[in-house]
Amino acid sequence: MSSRPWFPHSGSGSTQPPTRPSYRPPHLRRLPHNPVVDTISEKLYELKVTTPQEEEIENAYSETAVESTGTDIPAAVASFEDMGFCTTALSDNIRRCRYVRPTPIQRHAIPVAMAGRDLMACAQTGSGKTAAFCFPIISRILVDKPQKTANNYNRSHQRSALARPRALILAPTRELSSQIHDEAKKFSYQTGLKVAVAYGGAPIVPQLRILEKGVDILVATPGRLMDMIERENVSLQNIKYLALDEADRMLDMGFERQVRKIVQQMGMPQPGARQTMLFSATFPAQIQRLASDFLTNYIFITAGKVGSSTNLIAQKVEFVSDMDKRDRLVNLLSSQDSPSKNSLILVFVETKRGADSLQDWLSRAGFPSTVIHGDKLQMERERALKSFRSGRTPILVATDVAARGLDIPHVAHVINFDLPRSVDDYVHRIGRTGRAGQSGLATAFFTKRNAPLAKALVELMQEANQEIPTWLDEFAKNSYGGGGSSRSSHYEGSDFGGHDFRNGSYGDYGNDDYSSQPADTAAYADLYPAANMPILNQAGGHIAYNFPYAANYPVPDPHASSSYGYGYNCGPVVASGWD
Ligand SMILES: Nc1ncnc2c1ncn2[C@@H]1O[C@H](COP(=O)(O)OP(=O)(O)OP(=O)(O)O)[C@@H](O)[C@H]1O
Repeated sequence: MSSRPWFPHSGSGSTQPPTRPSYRPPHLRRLPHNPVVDTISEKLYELKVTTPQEEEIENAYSETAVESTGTDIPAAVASFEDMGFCTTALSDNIRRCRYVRPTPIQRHAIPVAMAGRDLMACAQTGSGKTAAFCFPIISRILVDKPQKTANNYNRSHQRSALARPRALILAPTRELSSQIHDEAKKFSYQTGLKVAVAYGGAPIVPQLRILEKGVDILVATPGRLMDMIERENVSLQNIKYLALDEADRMLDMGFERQVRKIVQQMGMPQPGARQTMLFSATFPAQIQRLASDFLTNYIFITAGKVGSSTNLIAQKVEFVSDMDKRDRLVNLLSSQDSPSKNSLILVFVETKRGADSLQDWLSRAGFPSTVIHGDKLQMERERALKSFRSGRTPILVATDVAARGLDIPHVAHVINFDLPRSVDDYVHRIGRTGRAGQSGLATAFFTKRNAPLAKALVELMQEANQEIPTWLDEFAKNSYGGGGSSRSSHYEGSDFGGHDFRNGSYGDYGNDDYSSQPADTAAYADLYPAANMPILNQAGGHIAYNFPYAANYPVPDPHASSSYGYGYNCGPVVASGWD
């Protein structure tokens, strides 16, 4: 739905194969403000749209338990009409999106945000979190007084203008930023608000040219935003609304230092003077603790169990040897309805090299496929996603760069060719299917090397009422920390996987997506009680542990996601302590 063409400015929704000879980032494509074009686009949208039916949404989420904690919690609201949005334009856009009824997280989070309260919200993948933060931002900005400068920028600097957005939405990957940008533009269509995007991998100057025209809502990846702030192209002084999508990832070790700097040291108003909203499908308690620095008197909402997958996804786990994986994949791809436009298949692998190699092999075996990972040029990444979305290549081989947030209609099957290290990453990966009330299938290839994940996987599958193979149960019982909850214990620092992370190809958030900053020591406060924290220096592929107690503590892997030595998710968080 994020890509449907009623909104003429959306750059990522074309169903055409990528035949364009020269690359232009989505936000630079022609933006016709032509009422005739708009009407035609809207008609096309009416014809083409295949949104989930109201009953599907209703059935899918009717049993979702929602828990809110905090003080003076605004009551949930059951319909968009009663949310108190200040403009009919927003309501019209919601209608155009064919959102008939709010999802549970929207019912609970939107009233909280509309009341101006800070918010930490955790809801299952595909359950509509983007709208839950976009709608209140749009509505509340419109109620605020207009900014003094006509276009909320000023030319105080000769070389370029200083943009002063009023809302900032941070996201971890370029593709997700671009998707949120498209969504926010759709939602604010004809409201007069200006929405812009800034992410790395694309030339900065064209992005600045857009910002110079004024921006109300800026969607950005941290790296590119910092660049712009440091170059004095963007000021955060006017930020009144801050949203962190995939907030646990944004405060994970790869990003925390940058995000903290942006939020606390670059002129943004302090908590209390701005409204802050954090959203994710997973929220480890340690990350909640870090995040609480950004919030004031906030309300904590969970829709469904924290970090659990949705019951809409049927999960299967197969025991295979590394050598048999490819054969097994081919069997899988051949045994079901052939991958097609309406039945896309997403295959996750661990490394960039592995992704290239598997995609090449699949293509040669006659399976139309494409590949996305952090070493690809941005142009190639966008092209791959388009080709996948359109069904031209209905198989996408991907690293974790595609694991979070991407909303691609018709992904019917997610295959974890390589399982991730953390169950949180597994939750996000499989969450690319089974979205907005639709059902989906997820298959994982489990090898001996995945033993440390067994316990967490079993817990997760049990929570989602999935059938657990006996052999997996055995692995869970015999694996690390048997008997305890592996979702609150660690398996990092073990001999898991035998990966050498100095090769730089382990884990993948790519260039600007995932900051190459050394691990932020503050994130380890719990695990490393000593004041001296580990400094992981990857220069030249050499790892240095500048930490006197390194021998005594498990060493976190800066490439592995959620790879705190102390665990990645505390399971169904009872929303106390950090709420
Ligand atoms: N109220 C609604 N009615 C129908 N569809 C909706 C509604 N809200 C959102 N959607 C659709 O549901 C899909 C998933 O929404 P979204 O991408 O915001 O999920 P999410 O919770 O952010 O997922 P993730 O955790 O993977 O980032 C989108 O296609 C969106 O357009």
